[in-house]
Amino acid sequence: MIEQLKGMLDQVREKQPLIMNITNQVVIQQTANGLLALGASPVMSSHPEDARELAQVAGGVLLNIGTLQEAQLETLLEAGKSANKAGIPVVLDPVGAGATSYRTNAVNKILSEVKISVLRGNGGEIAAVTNQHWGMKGVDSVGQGDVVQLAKNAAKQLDMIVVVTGEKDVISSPSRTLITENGTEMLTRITGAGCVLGSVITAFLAANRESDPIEVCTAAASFYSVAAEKAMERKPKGPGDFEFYFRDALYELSEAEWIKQGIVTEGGTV
Ligand SMILES: Nc1ncnc2c1ncn2[C@@H]1O[C@H](COP(=O)(O)OP(=O)(O)OP(=O)(O)O)[C@@H](O)[C@H]1O
Ligand SMILES: Cc1ncsc1CCO
Repeated sequence: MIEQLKGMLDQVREKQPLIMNITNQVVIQQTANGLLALGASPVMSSHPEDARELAQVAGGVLLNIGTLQEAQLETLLEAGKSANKAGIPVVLDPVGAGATSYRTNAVNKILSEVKISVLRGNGGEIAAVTNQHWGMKGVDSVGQGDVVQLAKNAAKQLDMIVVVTGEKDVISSPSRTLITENGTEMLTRITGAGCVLGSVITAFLAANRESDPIEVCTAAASFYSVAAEKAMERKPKGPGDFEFYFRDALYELSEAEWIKQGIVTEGGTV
């Protein structure tokens, strides 16, 4: 199946889309560095007027609620609405949804006022947003269960593409599901691996507007997981080395090498 995704990485590197990120304080730098390594162009914003204007010139917008403050919710909403007007993709990362009702309520408000293209979260976060049974410990997912069914239910309920990350990434639309099987447990030992993936998905969407969005999200998740495997091949001593090698891999990994190593399967219809 992965052959169908060929060309999507090169599109990102050719078009170098401008990605506006309203993200959390923990991962701002990792996100900007990850996007630059990939070949996209990052800009961060934290003021409603600034975000509204930037969304008119960006190729895609990433909304992440990881360290939400009251004033930031307005920025997220303004950015999302402005992106909707401009007709560009909006990716929402509901970091820590379910850990507190403050976070869950903020996500629900964004979902009710902004047309979201893709929701990206770990199992616990996606379950919380869609009232399914799972477990959360702070911003980490600790649930165990049928992640494919979780993603399918969420996509159907929200009528959008949902990317549930974890040992496997499950990418589901209301009518189709794809699964990526690559990656490494070491990704859970660095902060923001999921948050940066949200921005990488936004960059792939911005650069591949003519392609099927579920396949574009799958390409982003698959490329990212194979890049992590490439970092492990360099035998990092721990998370510190790994983070550097991973950034190198986002920069170095070619379309051909990614397609050769990537494992993507169909998860059946919903
Ligand atoms: N056990 C695992 N084995 C392989 N890959 C994993 C594993 N757990 C997570 N990943 C990968 O790590 C990346 C981040 O996914 P994860 O579900 O950990 O996000 P997250 O919990 O939202 O992260 P964060 O909140 O730190 O940004 C994804 O690319 C996912 O495929
Ligand atoms: C650790 C942490 N806390 C809030 S956001 C964040 C980054 C990973 O989600």
